[in-house]
Amino acid sequence: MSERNTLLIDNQSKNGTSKYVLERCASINEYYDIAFKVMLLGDSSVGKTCVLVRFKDGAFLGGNFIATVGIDFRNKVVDIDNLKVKLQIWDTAGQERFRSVTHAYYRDAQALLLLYDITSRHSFDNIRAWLTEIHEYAQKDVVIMLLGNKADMAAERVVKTEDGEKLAKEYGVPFMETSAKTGVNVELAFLAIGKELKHRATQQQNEPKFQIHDYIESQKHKSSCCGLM
Ligand SMILES: Nc1nc2c(ncn2[C@@H]2O[C@H](COP(=O)(O)OP(=O)(O)OP(=O)(O)O)[C@@H](O)[C@H]2O)c(=O)[nH]1
Repeated sequence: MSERNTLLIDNQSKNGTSKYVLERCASINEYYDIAFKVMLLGDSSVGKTCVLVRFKDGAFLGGNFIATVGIDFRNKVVDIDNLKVKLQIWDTAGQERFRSVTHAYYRDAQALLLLYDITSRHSFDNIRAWLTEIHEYAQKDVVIMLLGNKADMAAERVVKTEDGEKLAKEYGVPFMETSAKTGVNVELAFLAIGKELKHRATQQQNEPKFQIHDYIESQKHKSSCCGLM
């Protein structure tokens, strides 16, 4: 099977630094049982592309920062409770000028990972504005998770973990700090989202509801206790 995604070109970009070409064809030979769309949102440079690349390829995109132009997606199939779950993950441009382009994609997303950078107070302060946009453009029952990225940059930290936790609690969304550089919590974030979506889609009436907050806390504890952080 082949999948094609048509990407949006930035007509104003003349310096050739775009991460993406106009069209990409990807051969998808992987079998899956169920598929979900997940979107990455947040200010420019918070690390959305790097988090996606870390999850998809297990690598870190260091070096010069190249801003995303428009929108792109990558697929990853993960095993969740004996089901093959395909996550189609949309990486959006954080820059303001692409906002109207990305709004068009909100409606299709079943989950949104909303990122800020723990070394940027501005990116954290903008989270409320992002949540307002989400409430305006996304599905009512969309799953939202807040991520404080660049957790490896302890010396430059300006947003406390407690501030992230407090904001997430206020909006009733799960929260964790991640690092695309070291990989901390990146897989856990996507797996928790995948589990929540899979449970929503397949849950039987007599089955207990999946508790994403409890799952995250138990897995965070597991990874810290076993030296996987
Ligand atoms: N130390 C560290 N640097 C990171 C991390 N994640 C991203 N970066 C760096 O931050 C810069 C921006 O990362 P991107 O992933 O391109 O940011 P983005 O959110 O996709 O930006 P836009 O495409 O403009 O929306 C790059 O220079 C990355 O190398 C991280 O977890 N730790």
